Amino acid sequence: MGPSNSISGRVLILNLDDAVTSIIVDPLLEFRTHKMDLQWIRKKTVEENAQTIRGIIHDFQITVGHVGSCDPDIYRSTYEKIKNIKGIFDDFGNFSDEEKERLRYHIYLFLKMWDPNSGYTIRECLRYSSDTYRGGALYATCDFKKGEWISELKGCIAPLPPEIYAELIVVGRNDYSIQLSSRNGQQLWLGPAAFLNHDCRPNCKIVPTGPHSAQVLVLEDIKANEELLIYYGERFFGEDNIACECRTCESIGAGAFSNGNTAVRRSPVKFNSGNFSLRMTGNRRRRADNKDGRKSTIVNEETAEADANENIPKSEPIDEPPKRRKRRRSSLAFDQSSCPGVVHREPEIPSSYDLERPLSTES
Ligand SMILES: C[S@@+](CC[C@H](N)C(=O)[O-])C[C@H]1O[C@@H](n2cnc3c(N)ncnc32)[C@H](O)[C@@H]1O
Repeated sequence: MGPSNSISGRVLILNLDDAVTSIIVDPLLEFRTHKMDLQWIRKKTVEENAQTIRGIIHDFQITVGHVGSCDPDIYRSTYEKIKNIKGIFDDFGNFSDEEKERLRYHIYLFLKMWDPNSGYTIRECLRYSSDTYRGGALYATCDFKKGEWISELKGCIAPLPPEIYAELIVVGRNDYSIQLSSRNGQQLWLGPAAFLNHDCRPNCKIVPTGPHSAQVLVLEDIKANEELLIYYGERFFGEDNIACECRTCESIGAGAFSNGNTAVRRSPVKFNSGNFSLRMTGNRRRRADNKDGRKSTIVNEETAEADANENIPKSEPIDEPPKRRKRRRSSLAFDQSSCPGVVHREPEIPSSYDLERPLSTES
C-alpha cells in the first residue's frame, strides 16, 4: 500500500492530529494542547482566524444542541465553513482524495468534543506536573451507566515503527500517548481519546474496535461533570506508577504522593499566563521511569482487545478505596433521555474511510 492511496503513519502523526487539534481544540481552550511535532507552531492562518473558528464552533454547538442529536448535516456544514477559511487547509494541498476524507473524518471526531449531544467535552487540566504542555482532560456531560459505551468518544491508533519512533519521539516531550503491545509493537494513540488522563481507579477503559480504532467503555456509573479516566498500565509512570499524580494516589498517599517520594512535584505547576504558551520546562518533574526512559505498557495478550484490557487492573488496583469525589451539578447536565449515551446518530463517515484498514507507515 503506497503513500499515493493511503495516509502514512508519519502524516497522521505529524500533520493530521496536530493540525486538527490546532484548528478544532486550541482556539476554544485558548492554549496549545499536546502536539506530536515539537516544531509545530500554530499556523498563522489558525492564529489569525481563531475568532472566526470560535464563532463557527459556537454556532455548531447551538445548532446541534437545538437538534438534540449528532446531526450529520450540521457536521458537514461546519466542516465546510472551516474549510472555507482561506488557507486553513494549505498544509494538506498534496493530500490525495482519500487523505482529505480522513482529514474530514478527523475533524468530525474532534468536533464531537464541542457537541452537547456527544456525552463528553474537553477542559483545561492543570493537575499534572508531567504535562510538558498545557493539558486537557475529558469530562462527561451526561450520566453514564456502568457497561455503556461512550460511543462518540473515539481513539485512533497509529503504528509507530522504530524508524519513526527514533525520528520523532523525544522522551518526556511528545511521548504522551505511546503504548507498547507485544502483538503490535509500539503504537501511538491519537484522536480525542488521547486526552483521557490516567487514574489508578479508572471509571472507563479504552477498547480497540479494530487495529486502528478504539472506543471507550464505562467501568462504573459516571455522573455529568465527572472526569473520564482510564488506566494506562502498571508502569506508565515508572515502576509501580511511582510518579502517578492521580486523585486516587493523592487520596491514599500512593504514587507521587507516597511518603519519601521526592521525585515529583506535589502540586500543579503554574503556567505562563499568555495564551498558547508552552509550559516552562523547568517545572517538569523528574521522570521515574523504566530503564530506557520510555513510558510503556507491556502486554502479553494475543488479541488487540486484550491489549487494551491488559491496561486495566484485573482486580482493584488500589487496596484502599479512594475518597468519594464530590459530585457537582453540571450546568451542562442533560436529561438522560437526550443523552447520547443512550441514542446515537453517527455523523456521516466518508465511505472511503475504513477505520479497520491498516494505515501505511511509509512517509
Ligand atoms: C495521553 S495524555 C492524556 C491527556 C493529557 N492531559 C494531555 O493534555 O495531553 C497522557 C499525559 O497526561 C499526563 N497525565 C495523565 N494522567 C496522569 C497521572 N495520573 N499522573 C501524572 N500525569 C498524568 C501525563 O503528562 C501523560 O504523559
